[in-house]
Amino acid sequence: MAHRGTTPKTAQETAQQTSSSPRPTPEHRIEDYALIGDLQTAALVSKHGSIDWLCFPRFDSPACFAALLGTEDNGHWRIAPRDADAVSSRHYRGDTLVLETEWSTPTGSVRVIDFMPPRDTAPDVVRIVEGIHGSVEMRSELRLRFDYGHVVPWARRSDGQIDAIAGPDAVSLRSDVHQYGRDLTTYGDFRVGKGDRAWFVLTWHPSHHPVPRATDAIASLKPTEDFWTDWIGGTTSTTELSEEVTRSILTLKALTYAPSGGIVAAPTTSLPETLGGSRNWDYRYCWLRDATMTLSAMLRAGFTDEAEAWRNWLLRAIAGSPQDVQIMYGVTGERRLTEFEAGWLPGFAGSAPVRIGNAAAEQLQIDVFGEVMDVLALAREHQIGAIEEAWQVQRGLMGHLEEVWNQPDEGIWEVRGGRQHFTYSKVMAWVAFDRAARAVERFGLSGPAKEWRARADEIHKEVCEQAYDPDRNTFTQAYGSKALDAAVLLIPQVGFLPADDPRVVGTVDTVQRELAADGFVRRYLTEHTDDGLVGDEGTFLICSFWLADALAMVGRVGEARDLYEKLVALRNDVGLLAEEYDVSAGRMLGNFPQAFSHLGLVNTAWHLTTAESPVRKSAY
Ligand SMILES: OC[C@H]1O[C@H](O[C@H]2O[C@H](CO)[C@@H](O)[C@H](O)[C@H]2O)[C@H](O)[C@@H](O)[C@@H]1O
Repeated sequence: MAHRGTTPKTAQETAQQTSSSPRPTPEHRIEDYALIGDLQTAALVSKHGSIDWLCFPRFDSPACFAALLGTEDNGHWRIAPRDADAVSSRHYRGDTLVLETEWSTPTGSVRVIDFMPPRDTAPDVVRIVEGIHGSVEMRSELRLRFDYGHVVPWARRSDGQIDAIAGPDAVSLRSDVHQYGRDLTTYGDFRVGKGDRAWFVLTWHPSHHPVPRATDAIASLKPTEDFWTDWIGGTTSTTELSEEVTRSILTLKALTYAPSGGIVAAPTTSLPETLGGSRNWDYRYCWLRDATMTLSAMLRAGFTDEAEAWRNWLLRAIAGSPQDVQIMYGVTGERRLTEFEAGWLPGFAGSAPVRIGNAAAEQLQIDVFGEVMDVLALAREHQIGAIEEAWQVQRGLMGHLEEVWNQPDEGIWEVRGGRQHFTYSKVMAWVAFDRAARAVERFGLSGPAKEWRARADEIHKEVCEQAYDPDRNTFTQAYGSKALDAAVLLIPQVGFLPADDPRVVGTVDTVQRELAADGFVRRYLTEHTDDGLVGDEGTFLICSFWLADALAMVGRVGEARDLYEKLVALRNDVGLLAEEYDVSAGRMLGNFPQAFSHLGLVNTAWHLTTAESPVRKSAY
């Protein structure tokens, strides 16, 4: 049992918002964070013991802790030793999303266990503190700031719990540690000796609903662990998954919105692509591209239920006129994702603006047709049901693609500098027509296979004529352009050309030579591609995984393995990757953790296994 702290004079938090924390704000590093989640939303916990990002009740809801994109006054919840020199280390408990942070101090050590139980009615964050040895003075510091870090709630104590309310949001804190209010912050001071345990549960509910029943913190730990362990144990893969693949798959699963099957690209907004820069975007939405690639990775790793759930999400999201199909949606299929700037948030390490919503939702990105047709073909091969229903939707999409495939678009990188005839978009239009024709030829589905095949051939010819630079023996970013683009590394992977085609071999060499920095790959050079944005960006991790895939496919397996190992080594202490990596600063950049990077890791591991084991070659 934890020892209680001093009794407060009042539970009402009424003072100034200028409260300073007992410790200086540590330097912000993206890799300092770990992820916990309940398959509807997620939180980021820093190695300093602070939850600095949490959106209740969904991934894309307004954050009640937004210190990640500002200061502690934008909302955070830290539980840590009061000794500012305490040292932490952390890990997930086995193959779960239950995080353990262990703290050592001169007087003793404690562990803090953080998790979000799989949701029943209300979302909870549970934090359990356990004494390991000696005795440690601890503090819980809870600063709730609704609506992305600027609305200070009205907080009151009732029956020993703290209830905070403002506008549509209400949050209750229950704990066996006494809580007191000061400076618009709720504190709990306690001492933990060996074998002692203290617990905290933070629960959200709509402010017009009654406070939900209390979750038993201690009792919810085991079912949460079992949930994750059982889920990862359900793989149908006959090959044992490595530690890094397992962690990546768990992370991808944590990015799925279980009620609908939607998959978000990342749980954060506006983690910068350059420190101090303005390339800051909201990734808490479902891109058809990112989700289809995630599913291919999951299917390869032996997880099929998510593919079925997402396919059903897709059928609902894009239902209606095919010409209204969007490249991204909200987690239950919302179409209006209006982008705005949250001017009150200074941004991660001063990287402004912080953006909420994403204007890319209104872009034309032709590659998504190919990605959707490709993953649905893969789903068919895995005998995922409702094939006919899906096929009707696919035919609608193909009808629309017939109208738009030859238009310039914003492309895979969602440029804001004007449309072009992007090579990757055209290659993926070829994929769409090819997979459609194959569905008829191989699976007996109905459709104009001959016309689709003819269109695929026409696009293939056009790409080879207009997107290939014979002087440099490379495919380029767009028709007639000299700029390079890492996306063309996917040409052999999607079957557009065989890996031993000299144009593919040349492209791999050129990309490696011109887009790599310290072995990692940029998606393009910002000085050669007008993306409509200012500033530079880091190397893109998925592009680096694509280079490893391409190297393996062209037979340079040793180099591919080396690059894979180098990428795996970039993961933070709990196995997570952001979108980008800054080679000169040696730190991660961009939203975190990012589905793209983790699915890239899973796919490259799979390519390497296939390339290194001739027995498995035929399995693909
Ligand atoms: O580079 C500008 C664009 O950056 C973001 O897009 C990137 O993230 C997407 C989600 O992972 C991914 O699908 C896309 O390929 C990436 O370029 C941002 O979402 C865009 O609004 C922005 O224009």
